[in-house]
Amino acid sequence: MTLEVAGLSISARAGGRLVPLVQDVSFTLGPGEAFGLVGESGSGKSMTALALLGLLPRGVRITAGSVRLGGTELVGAADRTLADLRGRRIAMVFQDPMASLNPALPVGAQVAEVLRRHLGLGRAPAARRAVELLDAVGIDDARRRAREHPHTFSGGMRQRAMIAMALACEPDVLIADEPTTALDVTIQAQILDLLVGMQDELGMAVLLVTHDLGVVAGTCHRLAVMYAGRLVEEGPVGEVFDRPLHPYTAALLAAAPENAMHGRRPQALSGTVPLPGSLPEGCAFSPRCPHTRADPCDSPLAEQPPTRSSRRVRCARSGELTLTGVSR
Ligand SMILES: Nc1ncnc2c1ncn2[C@@H]1O[C@H](COP(=O)(O)OP(=O)(O)OP(=O)(O)O)[C@@H](O)[C@H]1O
Repeated sequence: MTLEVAGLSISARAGGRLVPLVQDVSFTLGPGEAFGLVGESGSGKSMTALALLGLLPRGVRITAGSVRLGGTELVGAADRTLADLRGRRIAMVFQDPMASLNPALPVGAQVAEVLRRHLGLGRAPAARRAVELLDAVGIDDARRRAREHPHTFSGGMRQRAMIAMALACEPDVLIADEPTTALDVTIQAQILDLLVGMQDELGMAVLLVTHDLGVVAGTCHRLAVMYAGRLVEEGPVGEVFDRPLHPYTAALLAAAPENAMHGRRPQALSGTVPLPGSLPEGCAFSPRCPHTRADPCDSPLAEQPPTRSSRRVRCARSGELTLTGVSR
């Protein structure tokens, strides 16, 4: 089932006016595809992910665009329709599993509840299937652990339990927002391996939201880079890493710790993402960009035509720049 996001814009209401947080974001996630959404903190990744599920916080809303899942429009859909799709067709894993797990209920009962609600399984089959799922995501002694409460689980184990819950209904699309950021490096790698393995097995599409290009390198087929609420570049992971077309992508790659493996010292990216509501007139990255020229960078720019069918970039100078990437 394909997820198509077209012209998505999101704004927050602040002091009587609407402040744009995300502007004109479009991408397509095909069945079985792993797609990375990358950018620094504050670039709008989480808002984009939450909007896909109809879970934007209070005071934040979609102002334009469309989100279609297998042809069904989700923008403006009734709460009931969205609630039914969440969990069954499209599921989400967050950075902090405790925010999604109920501290008062045994973990197995929580997974079983999803199965009962969405698939209509009876009490005993749901409990059995919950244990199978906990086992499948690598929780040892799953039958016993299913009866325990989330606080007895380590961070990595809670994340596994949440993945089991997300996968319970074999969703077509899994949205994972910084699923490993809170975990230490070894556990991170285990959780990512688990996600990739499950994705292969179930043929699910995965949208992986992360600030970490290293995470995308090992897991995703394609990626989109987000800056100040807009997508600035999109393409297959290998191509983008080898030859980035946007200076922001090149800067993120140069800053990645993985550079050390290639004998290069990571180059920290100076400055921060501009705040919503105070974006510069032209390209939002231009104040931090080493390639900025008043003309054309100060004039409002539209999406550039793709250089190759699989690539998109939003940089007025991309045609004249040759940027350095990293080989994976
Ligand atoms: N509830 C809210 N109301 C208004 N603005 C918000 C709200 N939540 C976040 N924002 C703003 O929206 C912008 C985008 O935030 P978002 O969380 O999507 O970024 P992000 O790229 O996911 O960063 P992070 O990795 O830190 O979550 C930020 O400027 C943030 O301050």
